[in-house]
Amino acid sequence: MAAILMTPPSTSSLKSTHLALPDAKPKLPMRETHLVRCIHRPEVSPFFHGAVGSNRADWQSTCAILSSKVATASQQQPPTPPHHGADHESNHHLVPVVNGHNGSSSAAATLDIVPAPSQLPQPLTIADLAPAPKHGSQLRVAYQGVPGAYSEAAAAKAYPNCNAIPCDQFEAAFQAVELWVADRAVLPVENSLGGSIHRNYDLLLRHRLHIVGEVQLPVHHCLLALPGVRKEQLTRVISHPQALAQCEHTLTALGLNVAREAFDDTAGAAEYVAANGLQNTAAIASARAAELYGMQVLADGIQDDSGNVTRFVMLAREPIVPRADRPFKTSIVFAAHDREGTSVLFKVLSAFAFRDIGLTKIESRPHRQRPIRLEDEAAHGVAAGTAKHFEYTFYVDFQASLAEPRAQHALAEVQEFTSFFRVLGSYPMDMTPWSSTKSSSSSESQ
Ligand SMILES: O=C(O)C(=O)C[C@]1(C(=O)O)C=C[C@@H](O)C=C1
Repeated sequence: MAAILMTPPSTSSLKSTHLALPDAKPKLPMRETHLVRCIHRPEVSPFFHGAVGSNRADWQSTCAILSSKVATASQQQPPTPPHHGADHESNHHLVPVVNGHNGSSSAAATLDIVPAPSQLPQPLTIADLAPAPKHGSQLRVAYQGVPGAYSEAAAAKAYPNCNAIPCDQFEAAFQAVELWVADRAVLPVENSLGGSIHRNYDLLLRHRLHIVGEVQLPVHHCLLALPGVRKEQLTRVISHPQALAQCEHTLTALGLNVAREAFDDTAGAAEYVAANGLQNTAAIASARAAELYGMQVLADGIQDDSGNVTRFVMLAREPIVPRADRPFKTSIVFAAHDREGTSVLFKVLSAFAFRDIGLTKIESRPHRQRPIRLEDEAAHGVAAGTAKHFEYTFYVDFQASLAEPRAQHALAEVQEFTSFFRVLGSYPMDMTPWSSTKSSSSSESQ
């Protein structure tokens, strides 16, 4: 079976992986956290089942190429010592930096994370295949940002007691799971004030991870400045674009009509102000970020609406088994079949409506392969030129489990109208009260 042939690098062998770290410089002098950095390589790992364009032959030749490169590299280079004095072998909370060589070829970049060769290929063990470590080792959960980011809190809510792994970009979090550096990723997809986080919708499609759960996190923003700084001294507020959007009106109401600048994540913005001693700059971030980076809270609860909630999805290499004994949600993505014309969305939505299945979210993104469709004037029967339509990929979340026949029938019908269709995941809904930080029903049922 193909699944058995898709042998991933084992987690145990990754522990002894030699990672090339020379280019990995922290963005800021103060940052001690080891981020997983994004590497540049083909869209999907050749290691995994279902990878784009992967089949047994592709996979075998890719492995042969990689192993020959690893052998050559290991003959040429002595092992590089870990950066920043980090002991990757002994400290499980320190995460090796997966380094993206600037402008490097994809093969060279991939080499960074290929385990050092042992004498012979190691046989897979049950532990390598287990979806989640149950005892002894902590689940490693990738998130985007640095400690103190809301995504870190979401990872902790989704997987209490996990080992949260900071990543510099969303893409790096996807790759960390695909390459077995992490077991799960927890990534934001939408906020009740700021709307959808489009980048993650696009990445869900480009990668082959499965949604195995969701968490909804109330987001309570603070305005942070260096100790002793007054509001009147500020000429700039920096934060994640979503956080800036969520606090737009409150900032104005506070008299802060100052420059607003985007930063990678909220906690990273706080860290930046602290590390550079910026008296004129405030950051929007969490109270935990204030504690971690020694910042003063100038204003508390500055989000424009007290019910500010961000929804995160939990991602894994394997799907979970859908159940029908608890509230489940299913996420799908599809593109319309040409022959269906503009009525396709109505037809798809009807498939759910007729079965009394509620939709919780619909999102459209430009169709990647064919963003524009030209419609000949003949179609209109007049010489009026060529109509240019934007083509979309639609993402729909509906309230039913894949285990339910009504959902299966609805999806069978949807596939009649679509040229492309994929189930992103069927997973338990987050039913925890927002005041609670403990996860219950949102946690994976495996
Ligand atoms: O910057 C952070 O702290 C994040 O975790 C990212 C993020 C996001 O991407 O929306 C998460 C939650 C908040 O909505 C603001 C920012």
